[in-house]
Parts: sequence; C-alpha cells; structure tokens
Amino acid sequence: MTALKPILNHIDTIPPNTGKFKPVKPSVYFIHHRLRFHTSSPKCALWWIIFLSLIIMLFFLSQPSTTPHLHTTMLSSKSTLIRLSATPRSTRGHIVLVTGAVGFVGAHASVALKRRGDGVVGLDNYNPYYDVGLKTSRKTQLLDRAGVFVVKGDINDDVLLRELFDLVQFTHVLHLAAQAGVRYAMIDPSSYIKSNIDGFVNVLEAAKNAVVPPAIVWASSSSVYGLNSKVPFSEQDRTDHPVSLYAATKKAGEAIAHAYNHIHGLSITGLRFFTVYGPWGRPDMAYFFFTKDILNRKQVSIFEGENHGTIARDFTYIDDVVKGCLSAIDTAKKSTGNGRNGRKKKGEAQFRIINLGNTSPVSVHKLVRLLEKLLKVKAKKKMVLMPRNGDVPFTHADISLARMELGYKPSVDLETGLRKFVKWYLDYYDVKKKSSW
Ligand SMILES: O=C(O)[C@H]1O[C@H](OP(=O)(O)OP(=O)(O)OC[C@H]2O[C@@H](n3ccc(=O)[nH]c3=O)[C@H](O)[C@@H]2O)[C@H](O)[C@@H](O)[C@@H]1O
Repeated sequence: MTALKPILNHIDTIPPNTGKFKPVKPSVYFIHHRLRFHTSSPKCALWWIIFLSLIIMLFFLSQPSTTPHLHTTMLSSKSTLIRLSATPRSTRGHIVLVTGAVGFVGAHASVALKRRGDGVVGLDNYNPYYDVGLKTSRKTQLLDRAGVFVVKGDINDDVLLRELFDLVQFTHVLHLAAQAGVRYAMIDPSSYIKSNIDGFVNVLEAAKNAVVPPAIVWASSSSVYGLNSKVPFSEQDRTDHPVSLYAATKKAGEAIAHAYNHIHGLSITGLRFFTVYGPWGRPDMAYFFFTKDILNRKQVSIFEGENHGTIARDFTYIDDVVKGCLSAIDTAKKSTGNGRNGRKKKGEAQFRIINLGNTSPVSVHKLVRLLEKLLKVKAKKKMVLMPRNGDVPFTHADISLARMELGYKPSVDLETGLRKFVKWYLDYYDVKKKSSW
C-alpha cells in the first residue's frame, strides 16, 4: 500500500478529462478510471453493465455452434441414402465410417467391407493433391457399384462430423483421410498439420463424443521409423528420428491416439503401412509416375545412397493391406468411454500399433526393371543421389505382430502386384489406343 501511495497522490492531482485533451500514461489512466467507478455510481453501473455484457457475449461465442449449418441441409437430404449405406447385411455386421473413402486404400477397403456385408459410409473432401478425376472414377467405378455412399466433406468440419455420428451409430471408424507423400511436405507443410494432426484430432473428438464411441483403426506409416537402421523394423523400435514432416505428423498422430485412448477409453489401432501400391493407386508415388514416364519415353530418376548405395522399399500390395485393415477392424475391442454422457471410462481400452508390410524389400532399380519388363519399354534411367527432402534409404517390416494379432499373411510379391497394376493402368488410361508403343 505504501508503494502505491505516490501513484494515488499523483492520480488525485489529474484534472477531470474535460476540455483540452491531455495524453495520459495508460496504467495511470486505467487506475484513475477504476477509482472513479467507486466514486461515481451511475457511471459505475454503466461500466458494470458493459463489462457483464462482454462476459456474456464471450461465453456464448465460446460455445460450439448449434445453428443449422450448410451440411445440416446436405446431410438431411441424403440421410436415407447414408442410413441405407450404413446398414449391414446381418445384425452381426459392423457399421464403419471410412474417411478418405475415395483415396487409394480407402476405396479398396470400403468396397471390401461392403462386399462382405458390413455397413459402410465414406467421407472424403476430394482434395486436389492429385488428379481429382481419378478420385471421382474410384467413386463411380468402385464405390457406387458396391453401394457405398460417400459424403463429400472435410474431417476438419466438426459440425458435419457431429451430424454424421448423430445420424449413424458407427461401430468402427477406419480413418484413412490424410495428407500423404513424403516429399510434398517441402511444398505445402501446413497441409500435413491440417489433415494429419488437426483433422485426426477432430475425428477422435467426434468418435469420443458419439453416443456409443466406436473403435478406431487408422493409417500410420512406415516412415515413422525414419533413419532406423535395425532391420526388420519392429514396433518395439524407436521412432523418434523422423526425416520428413509427413513422418513427424504420423508419429504425432500415434502419440495423440495414445492420449485419447488413455483419457477417453477409445479403442485405437494404428497400422503402419509400408509403400502400398496397386491398381487405382496414387499418381504421386514412384511406381505410378515411373510407369507414366517410361511409356512416354521420359527420363526416370532413380535415387541412390552415398557411394551408389541401394535404396529399397518393402512394397506392399493393396489387397494384402486391405485384408490387414479388415482384420484390424474385426479384432478391435470396443471402446470403453461413455461418449457424450461424459462419465468415466469403464476401464482400459485397447491400444495397438501394427506394421502392415510385405517383409521383402525390393530396390528401386529392380522396381524399374520389372516395369520395363511388364511395359515392354526400355526406361531412360538417370541415377540421382537421394535428395534430403524426406526419403529414407530403406524400409523393411517385421510383421510378426500383424501375424499374431491379425492373422496377417501378405501373399503378393512385387512382380505379381505390378502386373495387376500395369494391366489396370493401361486399361484405365486407354494407353493402347492413344499411343503407338
Ligand atoms: O510407407 C510409407 O510410409 C510411405 O510410402 C510411400 O512413400 P515412399 O515409400 O517414399 O514411396 P514413393 O514416393 O513411391 O517412393 C518409392 C521409392 O522410389 C524412390 N524414388 C522416388 C521418386 C523418384 O523420383 N525416384 C526414386 O527413386 C524413393 O526414394 C523410394 O525409395 C507413400 O508415398 C507415403 O505416403 C507412405 O506413407
């Protein structure tokens, strides 16, 4: 109080703020007005009213929006189709929300789930990271034919997700929507944070707040092993040295998943996919654009390590990965959280991280040789020192946990898988008619 005295004395000497404007130090000005609240009651009341109105306004602004959103109209007009798509063939069937449903793995997994009798609803924002035409074709040629309805929307749209979870009581979420690709993070880093972190949290929030929280199965990545040199890569190995932002966001996803599992009792299985390839694949992946470039007689860059070291990948065929996903859904235990009731979880929920690889790495050189053979075209090759922009030198999955937990047994070798891919590619792009090769 003694320390305040000189200031208070000074304040008393300040004339009322009438007449000529005089600049006043902000702190003194503030204290001055505070003192005046106590001495002038009508003004004091006015200030209190303003103050309380601000608090009330802030309170309402911080509440989640309950006003009907654009999607309310969109979903309500589609609700019959969504419910139909979500209805399993038998009462024992699962009801699965597949995010990233028009993506490569998403489309194949959705069709496989639907074909065996599960109820499936897809969600996808059709983002233009790669050819949207290919995504639309996956929808019309794969998903529509199988009877999978796809909601066009973003995993970051919490209102849409809440509405979807209110409309359908999902037993599982197969979360595959993500910003993929290791090298693109150099161009658009924030897209990785937006999809793989913000979007993932949004999906977990929606799942945890569902009336009955579903089990989550989601796509992590082999890239989390980063510069791991111990082979094959086991789930027990350290994953704290990522070399791409993509890998870092997937690793963060695994940590976030653990927190949601621990706090909210969400049953969560993270699947570390190893370079998944096959028909309807992603045009940003090497096997895909190498095929295009070889056919167009364009040069392909083959990455090498220091001293011509071999770069290799544990290429995994799409059908094997889909089997792994379905098996992860089948073996997922129920979430123990109480959803919207907000009561305590019923006990520890299941938490798993499992490699889905082929466990037989193949060099990029061999990949190109196989493509040359299948395409019957000699590639124009250029050896390039692997740029330091996200790639790891090699990947090799230890799949013993997948075998034990999921009965996973990859059965397609790279040549067989690439043959199927090439057949699809030539057919889809109508290559024979368009080119003279
Ligand atoms: O397994 C994974 O976790 C990851 O697999 C792929 O990433 P990547 O294995 O790097 O696949 P590609 O980009 O298709 O590259 C395959 C191989 O070709 C090599 N490559 C790539 C591009 C190129 O021009 N030349 C070249 O030799 C790469 O170094 C790599 O060894 C996917 O793109 C990621 O989304 C996925 O998460």
